[in-house]
Amino acid sequence: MKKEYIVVTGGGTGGHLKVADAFIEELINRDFNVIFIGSTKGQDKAWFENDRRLSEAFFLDTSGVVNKKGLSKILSLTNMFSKSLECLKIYNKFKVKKVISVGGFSAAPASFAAIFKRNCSFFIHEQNSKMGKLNQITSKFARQIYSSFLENSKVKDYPVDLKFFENSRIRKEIKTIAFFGGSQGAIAINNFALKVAPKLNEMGIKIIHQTGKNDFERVKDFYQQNSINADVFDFTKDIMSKMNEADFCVSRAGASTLFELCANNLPTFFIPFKYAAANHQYFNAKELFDKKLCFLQIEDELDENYFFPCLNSDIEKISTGLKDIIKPNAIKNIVDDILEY
Ligand SMILES: CC(=O)N[C@H]1[C@@H](OP(=O)(O)OP(=O)(O)OC[C@H]2O[C@@H](n3ccc(=O)[nH]c3=O)[C@H](O)[C@@H]2O)O[C@H](CO)[C@@H](O)[C@@H]1O
Repeated sequence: MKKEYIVVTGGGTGGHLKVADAFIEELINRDFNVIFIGSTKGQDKAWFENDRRLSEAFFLDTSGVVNKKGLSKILSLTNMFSKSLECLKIYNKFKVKKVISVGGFSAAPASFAAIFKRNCSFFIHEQNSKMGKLNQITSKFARQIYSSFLENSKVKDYPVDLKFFENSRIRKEIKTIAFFGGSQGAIAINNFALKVAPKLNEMGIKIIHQTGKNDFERVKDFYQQNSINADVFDFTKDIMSKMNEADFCVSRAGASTLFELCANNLPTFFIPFKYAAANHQYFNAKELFDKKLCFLQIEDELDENYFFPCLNSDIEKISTGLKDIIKPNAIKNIVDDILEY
């Protein structure tokens, strides 16, 4: 007989959805029925619409409330309320007693419904160094909040796929550099890559470059026109192989990417997305930077004269130091803890 139904909610970007995916996989492996509740906006449907592991997937027509004003804020709030009622119906139908949120506006209706419902335990995984707006409101009602950045979190390790650990290696010299823009790509990183690429090419360093969909053609054309041999792609399902091939990385500091890089022991030069809420990407990387385990430069101050000397630093020491930042099995430990309630 199948076990109870557990709801996983949240999404919007790849960073949130990757953690949702880790929860889904772990719960399915333990023979639970899993229901995903996300939004019609963002990337939720692309990740989970046809996911056969799920017992049910609901995509509600919701949008962010935080940045809205006046009438449009009232309309969004009213919509949120009615979608929360929809979630309550789902909980009652499937006798849901546990709801896990990974944050993002997609998580709002299902989180509020979990708080309203009696005999329902609500859990949060916060990925970032600064708590998102929704989590700030709902965390007061959560049974537990798990976060790699919270001192009192019961599990401090980040849910990273085991394959990043299994394929980790200590880097000693730089033969290949990867540029990663996060799940949507980053024009600032693309521009920086194109600026430093000719010199990297001269130095005999191979380039791997994830561009994001919108900027793919421009970046690919540049490499072609300048006869630079680079592995250019907009998005890949197998980022691990690309990471593993690289000896150094230039990346946004989204939480999932950051901890995957740590798990893989890949020394990284972080360029945080400056518009991330409360500048959380900068603070995600800052902890590593303070431990001298990464390089960090803000987008507006990007400077090749700072970047190139970084390539001559003690890569092996950084790569080895990253081993202590994250241990495997975070998702197992979090789910073990959740199931105790
Ligand atoms: C612009 C923005 O607000 N970004 C947020 C978003 O980032 P974003 O969605 O970019 O999130 P992350 O960097 O955390 O994760 C991206 C995920 O996509 C994967 N990937 C990426 C490229 C690719 O080609 N293939 C692939 O599989 C990465 O391996 C990673 O697992 O969520 C993160 C987690 O809450 C936040 O820290 C970020 O600040």
